[in-house]
Amino acid sequence: MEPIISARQLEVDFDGFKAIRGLDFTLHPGELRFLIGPNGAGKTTLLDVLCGKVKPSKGRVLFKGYTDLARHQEHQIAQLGIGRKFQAPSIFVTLTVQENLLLAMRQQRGLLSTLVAKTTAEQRSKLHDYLEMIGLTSKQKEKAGALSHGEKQWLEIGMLLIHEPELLLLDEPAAGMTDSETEKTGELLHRISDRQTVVVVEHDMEFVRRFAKTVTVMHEGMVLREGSMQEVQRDERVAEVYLGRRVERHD
Ligand SMILES: Nc1ncnc2c1ncn2[C@@H]1O[C@H](COP(=O)(O)OP(=O)(O)OP(=O)(O)O)[C@@H](O)[C@H]1O
Repeated sequence: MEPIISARQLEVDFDGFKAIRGLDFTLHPGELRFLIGPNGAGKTTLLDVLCGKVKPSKGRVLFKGYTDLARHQEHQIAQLGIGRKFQAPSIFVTLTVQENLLLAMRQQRGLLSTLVAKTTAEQRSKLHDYLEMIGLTSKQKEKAGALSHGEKQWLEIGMLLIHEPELLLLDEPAAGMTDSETEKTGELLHRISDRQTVVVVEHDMEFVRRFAKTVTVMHEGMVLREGSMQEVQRDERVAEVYLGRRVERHD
């Protein structure tokens, strides 16, 4: 299967400081990949490269085998089918949940026309599906500003999903959530990965343990280890850099 992302010898240079140094990273369609690693490992920078916010100084990053992302601007990359969610929600708090989703659905048109335009049967059905998916059907008529923190995050994820991106990039999607919201977010990620490819930067190891299929551990701008959470946890180098200590050996 053709990888959806294939990065080779990637390098990102911030005024002489290499945040990414010679990184190789491959992602296949339908994966739910968690990126972990200590602070400053380069996780966010990698997402920034994938969405076009940051340009690599060296190397190549191909989308679906042929599109070189380094040659495209952020808005073009969004149109190609890569959606990025940042930590702070950017929903319209005075609009209802439903209106926010409709707005996202018709974003290509002007703001005024998007609100007054009639919804087609197809759009209504799409709206219904995405409300179900993000678990906000019963809240669709509520103002987005009245939602809980977790619900706001799900709404924003819904607003990204409605564009049907092939690849979704999420930065700490469960940060600040209650235990029950965190659980629902993990389940949502699994539902999304049934249809789309998802990359999640995450610090909450409990969340990663519970929901990750494959984990990529980054360290100093490179990939240190890749595998299941069990494999990664057993790796001595990971324990050393990630937990900042040497694993005691008893042999
Ligand atoms: N715009 C920038 N200019 C200069 N240095 C930067 C810039 N962005 C990131 N860095 C540096 O690059 C390194 C990698 O940062 P990055 O945010 O990608 O790490 P991270 O793994 O996401 O860390 P964290 O888990 O703390 O968010 C850090 O040392 C950071 O200070």
